[in-house]
Amino acid sequence: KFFQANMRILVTGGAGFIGSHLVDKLMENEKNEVIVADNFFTGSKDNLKKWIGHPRFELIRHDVTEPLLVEVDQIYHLACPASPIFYKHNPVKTIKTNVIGTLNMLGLAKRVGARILLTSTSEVYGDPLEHPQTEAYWGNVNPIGVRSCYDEGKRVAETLMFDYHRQHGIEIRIARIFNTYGPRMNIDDGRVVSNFIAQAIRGEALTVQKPGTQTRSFCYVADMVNGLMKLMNGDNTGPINIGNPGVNSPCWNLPRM
Ligand SMILES: O=c1ccn([C@@H]2O[C@H](COP(=O)(O)OP(=O)(O)O[C@H]3OC[C@@H](O)[C@H](O)[C@H]3O)[C@@H](O)[C@H]2O)c(=O)[nH]1
Repeated sequence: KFFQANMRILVTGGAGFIGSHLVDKLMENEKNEVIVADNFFTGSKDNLKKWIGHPRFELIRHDVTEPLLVEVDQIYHLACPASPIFYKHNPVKTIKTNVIGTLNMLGLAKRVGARILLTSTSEVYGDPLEHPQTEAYWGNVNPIGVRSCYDEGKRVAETLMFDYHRQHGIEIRIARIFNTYGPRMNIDDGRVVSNFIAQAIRGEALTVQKPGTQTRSFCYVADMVNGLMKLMNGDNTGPINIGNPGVNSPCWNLPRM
């Protein structure tokens, strides 16, 4: 080895919107070696082009529903389509990604003794009956709706994380991600911020969906990445809301917009 990495980090979904910003930040530290596993369903090599060929960086085309054997110290497990139009496109695949994908990554964490961070979602709160949602709230989730493949998939993923922690002593971290925006969102991502910006630039009407009274907490991608790294390297297991007021994350309650 002609460089001295003291931490090898796997990022699943590292070619995606949040994942690629996380990789940029991790690569800034010369002590880190970063491995990205991505199936490029919604992610793109373009997001990582500045790292391709770098001696501390590796990119693997890999679908997390298949086992992965690598030696790593930390796993940021982000892989899953996150925009409703994409996760509803193939709901069976979405739930497999969340359940089998998380099982595979937990199996890897157990084998190599790595700490693993799951990116869960504000959608675990379902159609919440409390506003704003803190981590103490258990949610109001429809198990058979069109969003369930994602909502329930992430809920099972959280359960698996805690069961591996209790049963096998795996070091786990869970982040509940709120609606995140910033550079490298796909123009056709379908989420409200990119839709409204693209529509405004094209001079089109903004598509406000019914009932029009729904609320969201929005988080800028750089703040999200800081929150994820702080969670991974701190002592709190989570779940922690990032981008929304929470009981477990007093310092990461970013302003509501
Ligand atoms: O063009 C649009 C798009 C969306 N919307 C509305 O804006 C709100 C936000 O919708 P988005 O499609 O941006 O996504 P959501 O907030 O429902 O979920 C998102 O946020 C949390 C993340 O963890 C999830 O991965 C992501 O699905 C919804 O109420 C939706 O109906 C519009 O009014 N117009």
